[in-house]
Amino acid sequence: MSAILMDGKALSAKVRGKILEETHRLEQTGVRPGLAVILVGEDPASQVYVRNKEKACVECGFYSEKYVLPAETTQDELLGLVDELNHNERIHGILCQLPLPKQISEEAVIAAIDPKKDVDAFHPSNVGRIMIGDYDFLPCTPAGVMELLDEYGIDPKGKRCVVIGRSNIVGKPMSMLLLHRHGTVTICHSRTENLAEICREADILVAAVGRANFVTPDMVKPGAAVIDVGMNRVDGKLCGDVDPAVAEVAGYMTPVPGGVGPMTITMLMKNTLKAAQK
Ligand SMILES: Nc1nc2c(c(=O)[nH]1)N[C@@H](CN(C=O)c1ccc(C(=O)N[C@@H](CCC(=O)O)C(=O)O)cc1)CN2
Repeated sequence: MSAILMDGKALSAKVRGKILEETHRLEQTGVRPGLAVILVGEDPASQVYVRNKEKACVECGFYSEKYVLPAETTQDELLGLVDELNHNERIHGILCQLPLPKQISEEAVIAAIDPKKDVDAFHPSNVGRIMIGDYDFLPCTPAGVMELLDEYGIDPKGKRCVVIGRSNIVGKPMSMLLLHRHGTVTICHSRTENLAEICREADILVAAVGRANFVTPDMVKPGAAVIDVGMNRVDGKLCGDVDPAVAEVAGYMTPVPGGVGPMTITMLMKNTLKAAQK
């Protein structure tokens, strides 16, 4: 068997086209979606992601502002900028690229963003709203995974779903979105016993571990949909959390690059459009 590759690049292009149409419609009412992106420090991967977010804004017809701050920026300085942006009427969405330098508390910065402009959906009030299923914004990576599943006709309803990883950004919200769609969800992590056995039960397996090639073919049920959220660099080369050999067992699989990554940025655009429409 060779898995069908779930093309996040193609789906992104399609969704961004629809967002551009919506942007034009919104502009008729005098509103142009605006996104502010803050980057602190010089992490090379973050620089790439921020550049890609700027490009996505252009593709979607958005107004954007980029703030690049030095690595030694203090928390108060960053909070000051967030406060300014909270009050800037041209800006509907604010995001601070993670990770932040050690002297800055990510929690404090996230909590300072106006929840109505929190297009990453990381603010505690937005996280709480996702838990109860009454939300405006979905976190971008899990939302991108759900769009990919829908595009390929993979319905979580009644299916065994296993998420490896319990981060606030991916693992926890991912589990919640699958649960909202009536999946039977198990969250696994570094202390999980019999991990391979649990993974082998999954019809939908999401790997968000942060370890290159962690999911091997023996951990996958034949025909399963395997979603790779990993973004690891090994000898300068980008690779996911899923061993490419899994393609011989899985029914569907997301590639890295070109799978979930591009969808993450497209979902950010979708959230920004929604913030502007509100
Ligand atoms: N404020 C945020 N910080 C971070 C987030 C986030 O959603 N909000 N997620 C990640 C990084 N990230 C977005 O910011 C992100 C990672 C990867 C990609 C992507 O398109 N990857 C490409 C490959 C790109 C490359 O060559 O390096 C792919 O998979 O095809 C997009 C966004 C942590 N920080």
